[in-house]
Amino acid sequence: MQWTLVIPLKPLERAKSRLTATTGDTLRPGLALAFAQDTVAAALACPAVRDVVVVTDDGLAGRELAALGARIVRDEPAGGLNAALAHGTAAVRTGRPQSAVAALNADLPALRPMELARVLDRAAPFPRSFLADAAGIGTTLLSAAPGSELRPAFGTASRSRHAASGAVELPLEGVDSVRQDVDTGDDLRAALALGVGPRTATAAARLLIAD
Ligand SMILES: Nc1nc2c(ncn2[C@@H]2O[C@H](COP(=O)(O)OP(=O)(O)OP(=O)(O)O)[C@@H](O)[C@H]2O)c(=O)[nH]1
Ligand SMILES: C=C(OP(=O)(O)O)C(=O)O
Repeated sequence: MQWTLVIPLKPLERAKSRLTATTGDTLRPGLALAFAQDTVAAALACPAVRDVVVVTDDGLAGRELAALGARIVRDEPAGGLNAALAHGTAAVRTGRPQSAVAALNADLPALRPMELARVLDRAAPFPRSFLADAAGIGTTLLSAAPGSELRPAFGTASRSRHAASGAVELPLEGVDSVRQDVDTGDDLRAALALGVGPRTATAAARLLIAD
């Protein structure tokens, strides 16, 4: 099965606010963009991915991610993360109603294409499924096979909400790079230990210089 990934991204000025203690306000937007670039580049390199749609109103991020090969959809509902995901999914299925879609966070800078392929292949038999984040509280990926609505319930403690909504939880082994979202300084250190993509490596090096 070939998937369309829907990746939501807040305007960079507001993105990754919990990282401010680590980055300060000057470097934070650039780091948020680097995370999104490395996430999108790895997703597009995944053999199970047909295409990538990014839902964002950020002009710079839109241009940079389109240059990597993503399709950009404006965040027309302006109603938060789940509304943006529903809108992106609807935009995909207007063109191809039988698309297999998966929502993926934009803050997975260590993402490895073959680990993402493993997750998506495991997701294929289920109408809806999800992967818990590294902290075990949230969600980094939610899938909807053809014929199923995505019904996203991201936000605080989304792992339990997605389970309660009937989505099947996917196995956690061997897919650390798909689970390692970066919300805090500790998360960033964990992602750097796994090995991040080139844009995040450059942006993180600037943090050390600024220290
Ligand atoms: N398009 C869009 N994406 C969003 C919106 N809210 C959150 N996101 C994205 O959804 C994912 C998870 O969002 P959050 O954890 O709420 O925000 P964050 O920027 O990652 O981090 P914090 O500011 O620290 O909460 C990230 O990829 C965000 O950029 C929204 O209103 N619209
Ligand atoms: C929105 C979520 O992610 P974060 O950990 O970035 O808040 C989530 O896990 O549902």
